[in-house]
Amino acid sequence: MTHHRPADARDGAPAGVFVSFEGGDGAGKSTQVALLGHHLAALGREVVVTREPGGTPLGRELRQAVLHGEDLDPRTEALLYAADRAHHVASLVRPALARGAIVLTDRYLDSSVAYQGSGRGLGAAEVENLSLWATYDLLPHVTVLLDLDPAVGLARLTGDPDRLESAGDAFHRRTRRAFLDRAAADPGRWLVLDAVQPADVLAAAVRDRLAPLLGPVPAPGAASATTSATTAATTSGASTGDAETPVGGRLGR
Ligand SMILES: Nc1ncnc2c1ncn2[C@@H]1O[C@H](COP(=O)(O)OP(=O)(O)O)[C@@H](O)[C@H]1O
Ligand SMILES: Cc1cn([C@H]2C[C@H](O)[C@@H](COP(=O)(O)OP(=O)(O)O)O2)c(=O)[nH]c1=O
Repeated sequence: MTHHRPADARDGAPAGVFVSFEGGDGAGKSTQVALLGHHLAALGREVVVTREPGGTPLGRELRQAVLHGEDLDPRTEALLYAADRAHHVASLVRPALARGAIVLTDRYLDSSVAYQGSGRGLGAAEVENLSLWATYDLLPHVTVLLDLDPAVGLARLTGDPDRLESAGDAFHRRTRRAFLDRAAADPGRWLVLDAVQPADVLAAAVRDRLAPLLGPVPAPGAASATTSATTAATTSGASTGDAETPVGGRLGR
């Protein structure tokens, strides 16, 4: 793959902003997505908050299968994440970007590269190419890496571990390394934050990084998208439960 089409280069449509959050389990991704979603919605922007796996109705079925279903061999696992991503991008992310929305996703393609490519040992290039094929090369404008010792992240979580959370220390150390290496190779896209910092400090750093991308704030009373069905309805009471089923691609957790 020689070039990656940026998020706003397809169809000549009005360009939104696509932001992904990455990192280990318990690093604080959903907390930061919710904080940023609230901030941007308060500014009058249309914000779509979503996640992988499970940002769509089909995706929620795939999420259940891949995290809580029968044992899967690594290629099956990689293909299920890629199928979730393909449908998520085609049915939710690209239409939102075409409307000019800001799309915040809790995990995206880099999770596959780190978890399946490095953690499962399938190879970063193959797994990246699979996801690029699945999404017609859609990459985020900005990817925030919440970097944390995996033991600290896993200790933050409550509830029964899913298949990936149960994958072992060495697996999680490989995924952390893969995220850091990927970020170092493409500093223009990535913002790497030390996720031991308090949530409000991290949120401020994310806002600072995004500010130049967001353009002017809509005038008061302008037809902003705050009434749209896809406007963020995030809450800061983050939950990692799988039982919640966000509606219409929103993730309110
Ligand atoms: N910066 C932080 N410092 C300490 N605890 C945090 C921080 N951010 C989130 N948490 C807590 O850690 C747990 C996991 O956070 P969450 O945002 O769900 O992580 P993730 O989505 O990466 O799995 C939650 O209980 C959350 O309240
Ligand atoms: C998107 C994605 C997630 N995953 C894994 C990482 C997580 O362990 C699991 C579920 O993601 P997630 O719900 O984000 O878990 P958490 O909130 O605990 O971080 O799926 C992959 O292995 N590959 C992928 O492409």
